[in-house]
Amino acid sequence: MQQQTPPPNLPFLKMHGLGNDFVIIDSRGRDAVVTPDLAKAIGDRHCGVGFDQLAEIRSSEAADIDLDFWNSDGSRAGACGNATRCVGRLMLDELGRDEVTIRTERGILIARDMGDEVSVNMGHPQLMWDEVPLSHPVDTEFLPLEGEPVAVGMGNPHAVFFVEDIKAVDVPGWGRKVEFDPLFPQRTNVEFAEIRSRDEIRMRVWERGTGITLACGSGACATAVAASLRGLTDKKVRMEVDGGWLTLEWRDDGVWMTGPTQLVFKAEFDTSFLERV
Ligand SMILES: N[C@@H](CCC[C@H](N)C(=O)O)C(=O)O
Repeated sequence: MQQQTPPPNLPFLKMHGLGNDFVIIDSRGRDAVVTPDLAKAIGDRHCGVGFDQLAEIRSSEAADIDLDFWNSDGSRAGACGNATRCVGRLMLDELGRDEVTIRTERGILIARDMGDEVSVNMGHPQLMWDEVPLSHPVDTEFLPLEGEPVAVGMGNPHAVFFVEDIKAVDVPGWGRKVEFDPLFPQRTNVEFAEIRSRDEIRMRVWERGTGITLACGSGACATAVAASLRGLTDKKVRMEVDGGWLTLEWRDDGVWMTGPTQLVFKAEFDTSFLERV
């Protein structure tokens, strides 16, 4: 990918989906400007803006836009469901359509206007060990780790643990340990899920490269898939995360996720901040 120095007073937007918060930079019509160092500097909640993920919009030949994701530690993420819904909302409004296409590392995703909410088809889950990816062949439905999580790829890796009482789970302690387990060569996102009924799940997440977040869209998709694979729920569920509610449906054409989005503010970076990175 071609990269250029950010222009002076680079504009950006702050959005969130259920408290999963994002800085969005629109680089359409120029080369990408985000580097690992810039993502880290902007992601600093004290000296930068702070975000769970940074999304950079770029011109696309294959879809309405291309979209790249960065975690707050400066690492890249192949998928980010909630940022895709947020940017989907921007594009739906800008183009005045009820459906837009967004190309991510995951492939071309569809975002659909649902009135107050946005739905995204996050694609088919990746259920083979090398697709997740894992470091060696194992049964992805019962990983050989304490708690036997399910491994699901959604364009990024997830390990989903089913627990009796989510309030009793040490999410940062357990999450960090699993994120760095050698079974996951690219590290992993970690979800803890309590099944409330065949159509309702409570989920908390530890995100790779970021830590605890109030919601994780790809993690919600992975959790819905894992619960259905284990026969614990139907294919359509409501999921309560720390920041609110999502609806997930595993259909023949992929996993659809629906929920709210919010634009918080539009601003620009001071040039002196950009120059110090
Ligand atoms: N918040 C996201 C997931 C972000 C990416 C993740 N931390 C990773 O490194 O894979 C979502 O809404 O999906």
